[in-house]
Amino acid sequence: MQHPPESVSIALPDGRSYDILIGTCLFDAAATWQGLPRAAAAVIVTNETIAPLYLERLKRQLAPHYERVDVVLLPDGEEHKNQDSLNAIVDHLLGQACDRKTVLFALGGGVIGDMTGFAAAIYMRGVPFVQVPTTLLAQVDSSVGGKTAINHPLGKNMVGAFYQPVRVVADLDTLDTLPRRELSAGLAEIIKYGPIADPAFLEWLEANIDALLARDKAALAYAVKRSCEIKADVVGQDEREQGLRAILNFGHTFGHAIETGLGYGEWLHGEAVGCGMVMASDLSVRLGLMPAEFLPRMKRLIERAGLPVVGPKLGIARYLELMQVDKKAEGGAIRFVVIEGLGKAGMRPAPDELVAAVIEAHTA
Ligand SMILES: NC(=O)c1ccc[n+]([C@@H]2O[C@H](COP(=O)([O-])OP(=O)(O)OC[C@H]3O[C@@H](n4cnc5c(N)ncnc54)[C@H](O)[C@@H]3O)[C@@H](O)[C@H]2O)c1
Ligand SMILES: O=C(O)C(=O)C[C@@H](O)[C@H](O)[C@H](O)COP(=O)(O)O
Ligand SMILES: [Zn+2]
Repeated sequence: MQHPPESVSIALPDGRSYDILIGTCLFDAAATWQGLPRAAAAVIVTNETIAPLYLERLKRQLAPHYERVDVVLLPDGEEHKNQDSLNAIVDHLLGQACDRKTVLFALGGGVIGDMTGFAAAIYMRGVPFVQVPTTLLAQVDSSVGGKTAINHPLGKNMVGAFYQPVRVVADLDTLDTLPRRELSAGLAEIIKYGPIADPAFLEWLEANIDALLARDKAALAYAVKRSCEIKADVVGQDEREQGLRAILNFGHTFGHAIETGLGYGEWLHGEAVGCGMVMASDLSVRLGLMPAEFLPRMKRLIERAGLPVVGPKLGIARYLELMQVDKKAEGGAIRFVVIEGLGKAGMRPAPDELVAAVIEAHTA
């Protein structure tokens, strides 16, 4: 079934804004690519898995608008979200004498999106870029809001910038080719929006998680749109994470510790966030902010989404050490995003003993 494009607009300070286009058949529609900044060159950044699937189609659409459409092909994987890949993009831009009007297109998941956005932010101090997310996770989260980064061996997304795209094109048809494990990873970031912002959406997810796993297009269209609306609203109020935006980090303090602790790539980001949300839900209960039923409710939904709910046994000391590197930590004190009532999140420190008990309860 075809889903006519819908558009969610993100409104930022100083009158800046951009559209997130969501629908089926977006890729091959000429209108999708109209009205973008024009330049001598467009540069598509993608990887070796996505290129055979979607590169030619994107090139065909861009060809009428740019004198040249270049491609930077990167290796696939979270372990390549690093300085080497960033250098490869910048080397190409300089090597091909790309000027400051050059438009970058991030064709892929969150890894490609985060790195392309960061390259766009730093090349000649900023060139425009378009997010073309092809994973569920990227369509509901990473392509929206302008967090761009690469990983560092000592911490996740530790080198980056806030830099917004000029448009997001989320074609739901690209989800047809997504491996099942990646679909589940995307569901983690969708589930996140329920407890932090929208209890009715949490209930909707409980009723529709099987339809999402079956890739029902109507269910996907609703979930992507609602997720983008919630994220756009939060980012519109706090673009540079001075406060409120941190709620989008629910489950991420534990989750990033898992990703960094295991070495990037072993667990998917969404898997680590899923398990991290179980831990953060338990912490919310132990802090007396949520009733005991909240933990099994979240755990059940995360499990039904095909995500792990038991974390790796890195050791409590190691978890604590890794979490101190979190960007939300202040003066070495870790601050956790907790649920303070369904649809309401906040950020708090927690006693080490409580955090240790949470880790003990959800690792094996
Ligand atoms: N900037 C943000 O706000 C933000 C938000 C959430 C996550 N992230 C980051 O996003 C990254 C995770 O993104 P992800 O889950 O998209 O992972 P990913 O980018 O690694 O993509 C997942 C896998 O799917 C493949 N793939 C992509 N599209 C496909 C398609 N349509 N069909 C078949 N295969 C396809 C990719 O090649 C890759 O192997 C992490 O680095 C995370 O830190 C950033
Ligand atoms: O957009 C945000 O803000 C988020 O926190 C979204 C997260 O899903 C994403 O993983 C983000 O990159 C994590 O934030 P970070 O600042 O810890 O890198
Ligand atoms: Zn995330």
